[in-house]
Amino acid sequence: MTVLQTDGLTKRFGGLTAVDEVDMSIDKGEGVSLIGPNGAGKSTFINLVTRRLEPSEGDIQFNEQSILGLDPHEVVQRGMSKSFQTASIFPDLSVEENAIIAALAAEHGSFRFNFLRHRNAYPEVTRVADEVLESVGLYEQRNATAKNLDYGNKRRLEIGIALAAEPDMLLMDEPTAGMSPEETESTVELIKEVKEELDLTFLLVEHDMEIVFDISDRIVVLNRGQVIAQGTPAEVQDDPAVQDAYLGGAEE
Ligand SMILES: Nc1ncnc2c1ncn2[C@@H]1O[C@H](COP(=O)(O)OP(=O)(O)OP(=O)(O)O)[C@@H](O)[C@H]1O
Repeated sequence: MTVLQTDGLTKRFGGLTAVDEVDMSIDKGEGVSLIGPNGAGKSTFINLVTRRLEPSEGDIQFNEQSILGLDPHEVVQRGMSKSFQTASIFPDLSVEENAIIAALAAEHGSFRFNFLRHRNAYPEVTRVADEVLESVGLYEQRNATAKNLDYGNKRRLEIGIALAAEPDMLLMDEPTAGMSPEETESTVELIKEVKEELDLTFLLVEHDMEIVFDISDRIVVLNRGQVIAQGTPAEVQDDPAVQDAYLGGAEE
């Protein structure tokens, strides 16, 4: 099944075409990375897909339905979750409460202020929350207050919060930005683990090629808004057009 598909997706800012007729599709269970030199159009593409920017032309289908016309929160409700860039953790709540809120918010479509009091009425939600904490390695620490977690575990909790919504696709924008090499390694391992365990579909934007090559089933390369190459890590690595794009970018 195709989870995400764009057809002729285009975004112009005045005379500049930031995303230029991009056709991209992601199948269920596939981990795809979007790479390209600075200014290639990666952030613009993500903002189009999450409906934070209106396309100039083209269509976006999520779970085989067009999402043009939807608001960003409606896209989230349809099952597209974004991790890592927003501060999604409630610092004074426990690890488990954070996961429960995320699972409940997905279940009910919106945040309900008093729902922690009613959580026993939602055994299914607690089950999802605990499973997610298990898969990100935080189950043992489920009663800890979120703000007391160390940096690496906070990032684990952020992934857990994104996963608790049981997304059909997870978007990750530079998930390891600002991390130490050790934290980066453990986050990459974690993403690989949850991908395996949950058959996770993801779209990753990442500058660090080592991570991209390690983690991706497929890589799509953008340059000046256009897809100039795509394929497995090995195929993309050997593609002269990709090497040119990066060298060209470095010379500018
Ligand atoms: N709101 C905007 N108004 C005008 N131009 C924009 C806007 N957003 C992006 N651009 C331009 O569109 C092009 C693509 O930018 P974008 O940020 O999508 O690239 P990127 O691949 O994410 O780059 P980076 O890797 O540096 O984050 C750039 O030339 C940028 O200056």
